[in-house]
Amino acid sequence: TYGCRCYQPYRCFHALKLIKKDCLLSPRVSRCASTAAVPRITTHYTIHPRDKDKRWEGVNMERFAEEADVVIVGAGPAGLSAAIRLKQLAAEHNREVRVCLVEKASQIGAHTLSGACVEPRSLEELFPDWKERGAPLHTPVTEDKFGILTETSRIPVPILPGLPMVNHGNYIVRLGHLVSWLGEQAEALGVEIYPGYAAAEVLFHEDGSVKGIATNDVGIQKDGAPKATFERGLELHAKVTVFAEGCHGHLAKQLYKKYNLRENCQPQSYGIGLKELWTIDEKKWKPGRVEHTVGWPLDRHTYGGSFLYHLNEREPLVALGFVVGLDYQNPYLNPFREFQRWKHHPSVQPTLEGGKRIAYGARALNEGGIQSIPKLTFPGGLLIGCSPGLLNVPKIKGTHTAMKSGMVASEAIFSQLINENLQSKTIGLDVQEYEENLKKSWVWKELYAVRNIRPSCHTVLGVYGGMIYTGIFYWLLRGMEPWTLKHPGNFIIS
Ligand SMILES: Cc1cc2nc3c(=O)[nH]c(=O)nc-3n(C[C@H](O)[C@H](O)[C@H](O)COP(=O)(O)OP(=O)(O)OC[C@H]3O[C@@H](n4cnc5c(N)ncnc54)[C@H](O)[C@@H]3O)c2cc1C
Repeated sequence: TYGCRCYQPYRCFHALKLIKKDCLLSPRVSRCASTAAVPRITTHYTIHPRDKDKRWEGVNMERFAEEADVVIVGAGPAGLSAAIRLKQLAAEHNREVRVCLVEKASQIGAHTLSGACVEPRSLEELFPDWKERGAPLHTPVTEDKFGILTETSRIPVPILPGLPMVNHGNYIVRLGHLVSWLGEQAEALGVEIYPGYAAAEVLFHEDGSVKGIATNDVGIQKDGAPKATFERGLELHAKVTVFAEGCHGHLAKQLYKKYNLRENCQPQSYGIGLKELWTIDEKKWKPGRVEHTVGWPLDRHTYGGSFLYHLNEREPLVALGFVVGLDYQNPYLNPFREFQRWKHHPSVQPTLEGGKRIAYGARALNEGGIQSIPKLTFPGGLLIGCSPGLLNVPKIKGTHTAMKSGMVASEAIFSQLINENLQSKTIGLDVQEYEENLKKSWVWKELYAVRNIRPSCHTVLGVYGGMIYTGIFYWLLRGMEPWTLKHPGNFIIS
């Protein structure tokens, strides 16, 4: 594509400046310049320290600091539920608790991307009166379909009660709207929300415990030099910092290393979820219908499948998407292209014909399940939601588990905050009860029950082996089988 004559030119990430004899992929032909001298692909100060950069001499690097009781990073379902539960408990006990929440999206819910068919269990626990409060859950599931696709046809699969694919009792939602609504509830309870601020750095006390976070600096040129408008980020200090960044958060990755949190779990594995929102012809619109497929265009060794949900939002809307496990074996597979092919399947295309795509996005999902959950607590902080990987993989549902983990965390934090006899070894509080309590909750039971489904897709039968395993062992034993399968050939994304 760029003149690099290696075998996979479009895959070559080093093809901007080419010189002879330097191609990573094909040493016999031209090689990329990048191997000769590493180009400056980032100007970030973590890679190019500012104290060694003359352009930063004399720039005021002092940061303004705020003190809170609890700081939460990320306003997704997990972070917001944690914030709300803390404020609810404070109100019940007539205590003052300062809760600050930073969210990198410019508006709460703006970065949320999900199917989404949600289980309302956690919402019911958080706000038993959610209907009266006007939570945007307008579409109860009325029809559930599951099928295996071949290139030209669709084989219907019966959904037996108790299988992960059962969706009766769930709601099809626009998750961004639900998150935005949770944001309003949090604000009404007194949570201080800072949208548009990314937590860029974890701060530590001298005793090694987490002190809080710092938000990103602004006013920096592309080449890493300060602009005249340069402004330092803000420090937010807290007794406990809650990390609710979602899947593969960059601060969580630092914490894994610092506290060795992944010591006793399997490496995490990932999938990519692609999603689109369409307005379709009203005649084809079936509000409440949920459809899932596996099979074509993916081969049996590629984990993944599709979803298509008909929403009831005053206009004929459908949310559709495709999830592909990133452990696929064919290096030429392109998840986005597979999604496009799936849309042309004879059982899918008629729904979309005459319609219009109005939104789209993609996001990573954790697929490691309970085997890959790290230690959740450390001095001064803890991890909730999809950050540590609490997604129910075969259901592709993590909103309810994320919310519940936030609630359990807040209950444990609150009891430490009000404990006058508490003797903490570190300045940042180590809320170990959160992990203990989560392990006793329905979240852990649910994740444990489905733990073998994803790894069972790694036999010669591939995804169909997983379906057979689900039909026999999961359906009969509901996760009580006395073994736990490992993820074979697990790879690590650092
Ligand atoms: C394609 C797809 C389909 C899905 N379908 C369903 C479904 O049907 N049902 C279901 O229940 N679940 C579904 N999920 C999963 C669901 O979206 C997640 O489980 C859920 O959103 C997890 O919530 P969370 O709060 O942990 O993380 P997130 O929702 O990811 O929220 C994290 C938030 O933190 C913010 N953030 C991250 N880093 C920082 C930082 N450094 N500073 C400030 N803010 C930060 C992000 O902007 C984001 O708003 C799906 C996911 C995908 C990708």
